[in-house]
Amino acid sequence: MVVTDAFAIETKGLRKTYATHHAVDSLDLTVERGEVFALLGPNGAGKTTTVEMLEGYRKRSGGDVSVLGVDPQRRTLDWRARIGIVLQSTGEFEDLSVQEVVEHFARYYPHPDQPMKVIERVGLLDKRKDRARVLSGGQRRRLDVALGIIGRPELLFLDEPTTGFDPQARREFWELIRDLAAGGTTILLTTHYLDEAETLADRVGVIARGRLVAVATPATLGGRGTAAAKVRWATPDGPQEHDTDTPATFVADLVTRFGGEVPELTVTRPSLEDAYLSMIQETA
Ligand SMILES: Nc1ncnc2c1ncn2[C@@H]1O[C@H](COP(=O)(O)OP(=O)(O)OP(=O)(O)O)[C@@H](O)[C@H]1O
Repeated sequence: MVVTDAFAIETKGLRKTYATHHAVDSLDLTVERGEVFALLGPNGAGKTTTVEMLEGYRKRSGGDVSVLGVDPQRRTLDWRARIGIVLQSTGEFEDLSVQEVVEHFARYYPHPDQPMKVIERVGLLDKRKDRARVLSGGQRRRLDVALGIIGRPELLFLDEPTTGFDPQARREFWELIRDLAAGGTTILLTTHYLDEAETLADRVGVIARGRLVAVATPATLGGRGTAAAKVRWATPDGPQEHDTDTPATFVADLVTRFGGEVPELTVTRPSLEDAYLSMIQETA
């Protein structure tokens, strides 16, 4: 493959083999510039291995990779500065304050953001003087995110970014990601939270047993967009349900039949989780 920078990320036939185990197997993936792309897949599917090969932290066994136009195995400092990585906490800077850690990391980059601005963005302003060691799990993760974005990356890798966040922290984090995406940052994230993928991602890719089994928008994964809708309602005889491709027409008929409001009416289509789980079961 000729390495170009037409895409933020492009892989062709990417492979990683451990002894005889194919952890990543012939993976073809493209991520557009400015896109938010979520990699989904069960434990051990090969997500982290893939991401680490893209970051240049893990050597591939075969295939071609271009990340911002560069082969990650030939990475330069200049390339490295264009990429943000949110690592799992390293526990290296326990005795420094939040502010000191962020300021320390800012020095690694040629055009860093302002440390205080980043600390505020990740919601740690009131913790800026606290040592890293006293932060809670979720606060710690926010610090990891701060370190990932302090260099104002063009491309940000987030490996399970909101594990351990409380619901409010997750919502705030999602806002931050939307903000970064609106500013043109390309984002590749892995997550086990389907609602996170649905909220944030322009496209999702499902990895199972090292293979990319589907790539789609969250709304259309596994034929969700065109799947039959389930209409449920209540009658004096008990709950009723009906599957239909034309839910609006069906509901209109129900309204006529009831002469107005239909008790306990709901119309649902398969959730992203439904589509994902049936896809994973098919490949098991
Ligand atoms: N250094 C290694 N040596 C041998 N096997 C490894 C190594 N690292 C990962 N593997 C194996 O490769 C496979 C893919 O692992 P990987 O960590 O990429 O999965 P994942 O999709 O990120 O999983 P999770 O959702 O649990 O984080 C697993 O079967 C794992 O056991």
